[in-house]
Amino acid sequence: MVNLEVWIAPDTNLIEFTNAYQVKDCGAVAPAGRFGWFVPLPLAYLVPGMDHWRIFADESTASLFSMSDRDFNYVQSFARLSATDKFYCEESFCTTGIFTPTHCNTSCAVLLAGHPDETGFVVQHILEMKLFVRVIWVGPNLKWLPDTLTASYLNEKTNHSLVLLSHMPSPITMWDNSKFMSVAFPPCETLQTSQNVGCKYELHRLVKLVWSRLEVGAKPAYEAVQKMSFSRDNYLDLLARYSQQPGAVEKIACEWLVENKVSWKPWIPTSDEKNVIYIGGIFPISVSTYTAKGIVRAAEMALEAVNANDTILRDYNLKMKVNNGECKAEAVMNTFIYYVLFSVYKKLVGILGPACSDTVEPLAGVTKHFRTVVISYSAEGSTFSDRSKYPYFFRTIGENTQYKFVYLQLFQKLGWEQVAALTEDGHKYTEYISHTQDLLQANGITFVVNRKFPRDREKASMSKYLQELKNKKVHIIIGDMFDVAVRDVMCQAYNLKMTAQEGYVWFLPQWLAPNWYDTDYYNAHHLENVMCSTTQMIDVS
Ligand SMILES: NCCCC(=O)O
Repeated sequence: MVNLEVWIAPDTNLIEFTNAYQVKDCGAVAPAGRFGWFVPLPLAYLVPGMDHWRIFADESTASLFSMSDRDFNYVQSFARLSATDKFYCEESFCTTGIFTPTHCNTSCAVLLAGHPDETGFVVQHILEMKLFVRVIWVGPNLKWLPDTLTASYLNEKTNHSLVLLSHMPSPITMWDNSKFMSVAFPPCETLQTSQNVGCKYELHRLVKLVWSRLEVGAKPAYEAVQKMSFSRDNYLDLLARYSQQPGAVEKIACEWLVENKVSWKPWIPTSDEKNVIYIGGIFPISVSTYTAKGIVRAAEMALEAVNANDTILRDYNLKMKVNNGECKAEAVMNTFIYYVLFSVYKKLVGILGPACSDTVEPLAGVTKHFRTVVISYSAEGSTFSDRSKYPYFFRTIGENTQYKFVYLQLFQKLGWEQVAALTEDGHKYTEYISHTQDLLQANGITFVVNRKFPRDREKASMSKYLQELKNKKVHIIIGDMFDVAVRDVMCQAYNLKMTAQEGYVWFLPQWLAPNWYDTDYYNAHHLENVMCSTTQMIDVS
């Protein structure tokens, strides 16, 4: 899924590669590198001009790099992996782990190499350039064999030199030329087989390639990979650590991270580079039976808290779209359609809202076909608790059917035996009153009347409903309705002397606007016509 170091030759068309394998180029991980043939410096004095490939095209000069039978047998003993008894080179061009061109005999140079999957290209190179070179692949032993052989050659004062094939940088060659002399090859554009061989000796980009879907599926990881890069010093440091502790990759990585915070801190994605996901907010902002602008601010604060907390959705940047649902079914549906058509709908994790029970039913019905979660913070109606009917609807507020148990216990505690309800017809919110009536009656409390008044009532008629309650001598009244109706009802209660001062108890919703009784304001600014002043309303409440 992620390869942090792919060597790209200068003649490689990376676009073809990235298209074919659905990967993306995330830039260079380190300064450029290349493959090369290297001669240990202590053995480089033997022949002037040893740093040129032509020395291997001539049988007599190439023989300077041949090995005695003893040395060759010694090297060959490291050409296979003892655990599997297989040669590091099992390719068709190898015999007992060694490639020997047909034009070669024992006086040919011996080129030490690591693994043929990295350096097998050299076979074609040797054949095409008719080099007098045999190759022996010694796997990981390449890290130490050249040093051992160099020491032995120097000790015995043999007239032989040594050559190895490796990439640079590597734990063997590093980037500096303090240990090895590099053999020069012709530039790749002059070689007919440059695609396969020649450009191997040119500078390669060391790039990071990632599966292209990572950008969407794990954007922070993608962004971190994009930013990740090692300076030349960083890289040499890592290689030096590896040379000292071969194979201890995790330990080396961990130690390096602990000691080099300054180098890797900038790789951490900023919140803007995280995956953005959206919540589609539907709020009662204005022109509504129920208005609560503060909910928007509360949701924004929750969002800020989530984004600031690395234990919740660490890799995501949560954003919210804010729209006004007006507590009207058509406005809520309109907003939902907007979200579905929204350009980043695929990143929409769900709907927050709506506020009012009357608008939930059509929305929850439709969203289940879109498999979109709807979470209301305020719709209390009991109808939506059927999980099979509304599998995608959830809420953070309790369903109001629970009120019936509270009413029962309260009335029993206070010894109240008769109660009435006055609610607005057609609201989903007030459906719980019927359940309350059943429970209270089953427990010996008389539900004197469950009166509903029509939404399009004439203003004057409200007194008719209150008069009925008064005539029936009921003093405990559950009045669950929205602000506009409450102002009208409580004004009539003032006129008919049905207030607390006259011994009446009204149960009104706790979510009414803080200034719900301010009739002077609503009459002046909202074209209402409640015939009580604010002062009189304060007396009522
Ligand atoms: N919580 C205020 C809105 C009530 C409702 O419609 O469920």
